[in-house]
Parts: sequence; C-alpha cells; structure tokens
Amino acid sequence: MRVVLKLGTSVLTAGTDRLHRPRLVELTRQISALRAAGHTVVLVSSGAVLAGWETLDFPPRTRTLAEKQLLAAVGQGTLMHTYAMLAELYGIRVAQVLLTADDFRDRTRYLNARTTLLGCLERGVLPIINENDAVAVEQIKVGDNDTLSAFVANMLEADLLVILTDAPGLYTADPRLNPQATLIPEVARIDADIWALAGGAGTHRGTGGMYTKIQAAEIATRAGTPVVIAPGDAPDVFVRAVQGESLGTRFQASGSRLEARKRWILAEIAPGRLLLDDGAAQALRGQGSLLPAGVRGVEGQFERGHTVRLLAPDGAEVGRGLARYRADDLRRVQGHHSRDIAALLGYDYGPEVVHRDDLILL
Ligand SMILES: Nc1ncnc2c1ncn2[C@@H]1O[C@H](COP(=O)(O)OP(=O)(O)O)[C@@H](O)[C@H]1O
Ligand SMILES: N[C@@H](CCC(=O)OP(=O)(O)O)C(=O)O
Repeated sequence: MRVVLKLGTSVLTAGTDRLHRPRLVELTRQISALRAAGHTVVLVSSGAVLAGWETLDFPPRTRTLAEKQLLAAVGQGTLMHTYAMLAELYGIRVAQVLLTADDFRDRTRYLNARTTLLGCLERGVLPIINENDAVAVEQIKVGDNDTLSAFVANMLEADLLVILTDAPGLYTADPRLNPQATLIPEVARIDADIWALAGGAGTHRGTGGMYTKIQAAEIATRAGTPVVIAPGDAPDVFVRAVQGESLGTRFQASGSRLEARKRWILAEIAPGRLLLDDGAAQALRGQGSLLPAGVRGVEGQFERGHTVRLLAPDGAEVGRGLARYRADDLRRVQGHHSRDIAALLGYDYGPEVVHRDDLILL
C-alpha cells in the first residue's frame, strides 16, 4: 500500500514543550517496519514552529505571522536534521519537500511536485513534507497540515491516509471538555452530524483541532482514499492502522480515485491537440503511455501539465491527458526516440509525452 502518514505537533512533542526524541524514534521504527513489509510511506510532518521555538531557547511567543515564519525557518532545519539522523539508523534516506497552496492550484507546479515525490518513492527515499511556512503568507497557505496531508494523498493517489494526533480518534464531543464523550470507530459518510463534532482549534500547540482533520478526511475520502485518525502514543499504532486493525476512527472512501483523476484532467478546456500515428493510438487504447515517437503533429499552445486532446490518424479522439512537455518543446521532439529528448531540448522530464497515469481514454 502507498500510505501518507501525518504527524501533528501534538504527537511530535508527546505533551512536552519540545520535540520528543523517543517518540520520533518509535515512529521512525514503525515507518521502517512498514517499508520492510513492502509498503510505501510518505510523511507529512508538522513541528517546524515548535522546533524553532525550542532551538531559540523558548523566546516569549507573540503569535504573529512574522514570528511563526521565523520560528519555522529555524525549526524546519532542526526537524529535518532530527528525522535524517533517526532514519539513517534504519538505513532510510529522506528528502525534504516544502509545499504551499499554489503547488496544488497551479498545474505545472502540481505536476513538478508530484514528479519529485514519485521520484523519491521510486528510489526508496522517504519524502518528508511540510508547508513552506517561512515564505507562505496567509493568502497562499494551505494553512494546516491535516488539509495538506489530504492534498498530498490525492496527488499521489494514496491507498490510505493516517493522521496521528493526541486524541484517541474522533469523539462524540471534545474529550478534553466532555469526559462522557465516546469514540466513533467508523464513519461511513461525513454528514452534518460529523461536522458538528469538530469543535474549534485544538491544543495550544496544534493548529486545527478536529475540524481540520474532518476536513482532511472529507477531501481524501471523496477522492477514494480512506482515512484513519488515531492516537500517536498507542503501541505500534501506525503499523496496526496500515494492517487494517480497528483503532481510532476510520473514514471509509466515498468517491473513486479514477473519478477524481478524471475530474482533474477533464476540468480544463484543452486547446492543445496531439496527432498520433496508428501505433501510438493503439498503445494508448491498450493503457500504454504516449512516447514522442508516436506523435506526428502538435497543434495549439499549451504548457507542461496542461490537458491535451489525443487524436488518432482518422481524427477520432482517443483520450485526454496531461502533457509532460510544453507545446513548442513537443514540436521539437515529435517523431524522435525518447532517448534523444535530452539532446534535443537540453533537459528531460522523462520518456513519456503523456504518462498512462495521466491519461483518460474516451
Ligand atoms: N470531537 C472531538 N474528538 C476528539 N478530539 C477533539 C474533538 N473536538 C476537538 N478535539 C480536540 O482536537 C485536538 C487535536 O487537534 P490538534 O491539537 O490540532 O492536534 P495536532 O497537533 O495533532 O494536529 C485534541 O486534543 C482534542 O482536544
Ligand atoms: N507547518 C506547521 C504546522 C501546521 C499544523 O497544521 O500543525 P498541527 O495541527 O500540529 O499538525 C509547522 O511545521 O509548525
């Protein structure tokens, strides 16, 4: 399974004022165990602001955006250094990927971020993602890492999103305020009753409370990814959640991944058209990728990441897909073998013009 794991500040601190190293060791061990069992893990980790506060010896907090950005700039380094050291104990290499809302809105940036993350996975590198707090002003922020982790799960079409926090799961009311509250083990549909349980922002250290976790569950489940919200301090919690054990709260997927991808590809008016030769049209119909050798013509202007129409020699539209090269560059590589791309363009975004993962057959 491809799993996105989100760790909130509350988990990383384990109720203290600083990064709780033993907790981080334990979570890294679980990531390593799942990888050894053949799963792929992508980590979305909070904790930069907190780590910056710790690194600067706990200055008085003013809670302004400028202060948070400064603390995040300091703390992101501390956070990555800590992860890199711990991961190394298990022979795992890590990559830092800092994203903002624009990386999900802008198609070219989206595709670039996705290519980087998939590249990490191909090489067995563990990507560790956070919001790029140091530069992201309020208007361009995703705002909280629960939502960010759901966007990442969609981007990578993850099989599961696990959000670990300091609560045992979603409760019938905020358990801090209402001791009678009970755990909801399974949510089939996120309706008004579920939203009513969200409460306000969470702990003084965390950002979103349950509200953003339900929001994240909604985003991910609609796109076909089930979500588990579970307590970060339970023994082997991440391993057990991935193995399908009932713990915390599990949100069932409500949409399908294919539908979500279709919406993304079809959502754009596609002015660009690629004229294919017979072999290429057949390869696409057989669920293959489109290589430059099978492109006979390129019509219109489009950028990398934009949707293009794919036309067979008889003019029939075979499908639509995301172009991996911009129109002008495609004109230069059309009809050539993929191995010549780098020589022709001076760069190379991979052998495919349209990858089969980015393709909808009509
Ligand atoms: N219905 C609910 N069920 C469980 N926890 C809730 C609920 N409503 C609010 N909360 C609060 O949300 C907190 C977790 O959110 P937060 O502090 O932002 O954590 P994190 O840092 O992991 O993102 C819990 O400690 C809990 O007090
Ligand atoms: N990006 C911020 C965390 C934002 C956030 O959503 O925090 P949390 O609610 O603890 O997951 C940081 O690294 O400090």
